[in-house]
Amino acid sequence: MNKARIGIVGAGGRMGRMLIEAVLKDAGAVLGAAFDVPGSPAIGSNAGVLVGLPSDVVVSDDIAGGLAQVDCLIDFTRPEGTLAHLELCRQAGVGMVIGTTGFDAAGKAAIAAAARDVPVVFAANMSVGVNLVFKLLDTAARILNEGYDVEIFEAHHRMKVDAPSGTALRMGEVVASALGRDLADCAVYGREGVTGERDPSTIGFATVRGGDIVGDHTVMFCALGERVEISHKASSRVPYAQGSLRAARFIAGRKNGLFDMQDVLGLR
Ligand SMILES: NC(=O)C1=CN([C@@H]2O[C@H](COP(=O)(O)OP(=O)(O)OC[C@H]3O[C@@H](n4cnc5c(N)ncnc54)[C@H](O)[C@@H]3O)[C@@H](O)[C@H]2O)C=CC1
Ligand SMILES: O=C(O)C1=N[C@H](C(=O)O)C[C@H](O)C1
Repeated sequence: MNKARIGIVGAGGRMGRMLIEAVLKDAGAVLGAAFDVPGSPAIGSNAGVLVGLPSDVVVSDDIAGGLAQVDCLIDFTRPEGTLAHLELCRQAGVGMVIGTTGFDAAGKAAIAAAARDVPVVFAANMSVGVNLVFKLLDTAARILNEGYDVEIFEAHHRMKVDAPSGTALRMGEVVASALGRDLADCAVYGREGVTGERDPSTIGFATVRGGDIVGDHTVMFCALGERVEISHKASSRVPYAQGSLRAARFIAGRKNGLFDMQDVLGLR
């Protein structure tokens, strides 16, 4: 069996280094190429040295040139970078696993359009645990569909640049959809001052940033007399990297299509 040749972009980042390590340790995959932005300290480094493992791949900023070495590009960078990489992958016929968060509606539409030509897995959270939580939230919201206020809390490390997290937003979408609401119409992002009483149709978000918190998410269903909380806490980025490799295997051999981790994990 041919090993999947994986490319990683954002190689010098927290997820990039975690992914390099995961690929180098995976018997079914090879690291085909590693990329980062021009000016990144990772450029010119041996990718293995970044994670303390042997490798002959050098981190490059020539993504267009390097795509010939890969079957799937895994991208955990920033929305503007991901969209540029997506166009290169589309031209080269290379599938993508996109973990980047913080896209606006136009960015999401661009991903959906590119997926008509190449296979793409796009998910705000690649961990099995969080994807189970999405299912639990759908069930909880359908049962707790009257008299329960929905509030979503998330906490991440001080380096995170987008808020609320992509995962928290997805949790909000899952709950809103189960309740027959549109998140765009009912989300409340933070509260300050004299807010008035809570509107029961809203879904509230609260964000904490600090230190090295890997990723905490809690959805609260609060009624008079009881409260249900569904939580996930990440203590390592390994589940995100392992999920990404599962996603890369999932799109191998597919011609095109837009998928998420519910598809990859068979949770639909
Ligand atoms: N879907 C999931 O399971 C997860 C998603 N993420 C998301 O992945 C993204 C990256 O997270 P981290 O690795 O913690 O960030 P990081 O800041 O540690 O790494 C980002 C990497 O992308 C590169 N980069 C920055 N701007 C770029 C651009 N315009 N074009 C190309 N490359 C660029 C940086 O040089 C760096 O190597 C974030 O959007 C984060 O929310 C993070 C963890 C899990
Ligand atoms: O930036 C991070 O670290 C994370 N980002 C993703 C998100 O925005 O949901 C996933 C995970 O929570 C870690």
